[in-house]
Amino acid sequence: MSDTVDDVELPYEEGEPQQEKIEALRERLDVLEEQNEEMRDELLDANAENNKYQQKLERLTHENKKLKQSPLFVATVQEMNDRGAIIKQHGNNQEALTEVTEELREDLEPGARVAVNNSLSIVKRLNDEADVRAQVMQVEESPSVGYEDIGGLEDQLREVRETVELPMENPDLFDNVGIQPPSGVLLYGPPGTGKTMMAKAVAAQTDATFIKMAGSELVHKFIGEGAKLVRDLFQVARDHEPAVVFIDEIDAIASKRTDSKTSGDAEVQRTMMQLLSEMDGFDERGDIRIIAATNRFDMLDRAILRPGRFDRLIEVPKPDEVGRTKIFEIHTRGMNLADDVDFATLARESEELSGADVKAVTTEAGMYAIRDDRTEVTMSDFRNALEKLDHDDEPDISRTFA
Ligand SMILES: Nc1ncnc2c1ncn2[C@@H]1O[C@H](COP(=O)(O)OP(=O)(O)OP(=O)(O)O)[C@@H](O)[C@H]1O
Repeated sequence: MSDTVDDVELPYEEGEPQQEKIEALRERLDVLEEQNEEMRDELLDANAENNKYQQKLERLTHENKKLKQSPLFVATVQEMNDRGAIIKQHGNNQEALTEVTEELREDLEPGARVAVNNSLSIVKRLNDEADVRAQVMQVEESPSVGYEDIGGLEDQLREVRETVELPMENPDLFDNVGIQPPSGVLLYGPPGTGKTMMAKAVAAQTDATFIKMAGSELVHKFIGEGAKLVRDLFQVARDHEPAVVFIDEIDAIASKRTDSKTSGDAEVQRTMMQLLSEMDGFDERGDIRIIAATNRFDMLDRAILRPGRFDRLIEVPKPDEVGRTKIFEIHTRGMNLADDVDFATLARESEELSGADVKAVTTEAGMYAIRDDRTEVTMSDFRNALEKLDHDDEPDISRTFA
């Protein structure tokens, strides 16, 4: 089509009579009007179509968001073919052929870990296993916690050292007498009482790698992978011998069986079975020791407490007055204290506090001095800190422990 009127080819010859020229122009005008009408109709149709697609897009985006929000299961791609991907779901090992979108197809290859929804459609590709491991396991070559950093808990520490440290440092002692050293130690008691510290200190003492895994992360964050991660945990321990494996919140994987048969429970069961079988199949004299911890001893499945598994159960209570005095001393080692600070008195006034609470009081006392522009921390700073902790709106978890 031409852009300017000058370019338009006229529907008549120059020499034609005026009347015929007018007629020809009128005819041309009719045709153009008709074409214009048609084009307007087409434009309207296109607009309507556009609206329809826009709505569809919104619906799909919403659907997509919903799919990503509902619980997803983990699977591994076994094979890619023209019809889609063959995936194997973790946990139940169920295999399925599922369609994949063109976008996802580029991102997938056999061995890739994917998240699938209830109808086993792939929703997204997941990070590599190494990343997951790193998120669930904390590996410390030789932690910087010593026995001298732990206040009170002398009896507990002696028992932990006997069961964990002795077999690692003097395996011959057990060989000579002909007994198997206890394989695992279970520490139980309120939060913040030094369970993790003890496990770290014993790893440091024996120059062992400290490998920590939290039970709750295992079952809540990585659905379908619990059993595999437990297997990985022990493999990492074997690769890092000597090692102390610390399983925190073991109640999350080893709680009493509930009656409900939800898939979540089945998953937890599988994780626990894997843990039991790893512990049973363990070479007791290997350089790997297991320490587990729980705040909910009452919830534990008895299976985990059978001899040969965690056969030393050690209660780690809140510190008594003497223990609190020591913990105050430990956590103020680097502090600039005024002469009036008296830990025995503070310990008397801080009944019911856990080790972690005492530590919090020392930090808070330091904050009072800073706010006051002082470099020396006084007895009244500690008293203020104690009072603040007492009245804090935040519920103190260690005190809600039944
Ligand atoms: N007996 C203690 N001596 C010195 N410090 C302690 C003691 N108990 C707790 N703490 C302090 O509290 C912090 C938390 O303690 P820790 O992580 O060992 O507690 P936990 O019993 O493992 O708690 P949770 O059950 O919450 O994991 C420690 O890093 C330490 O600073």
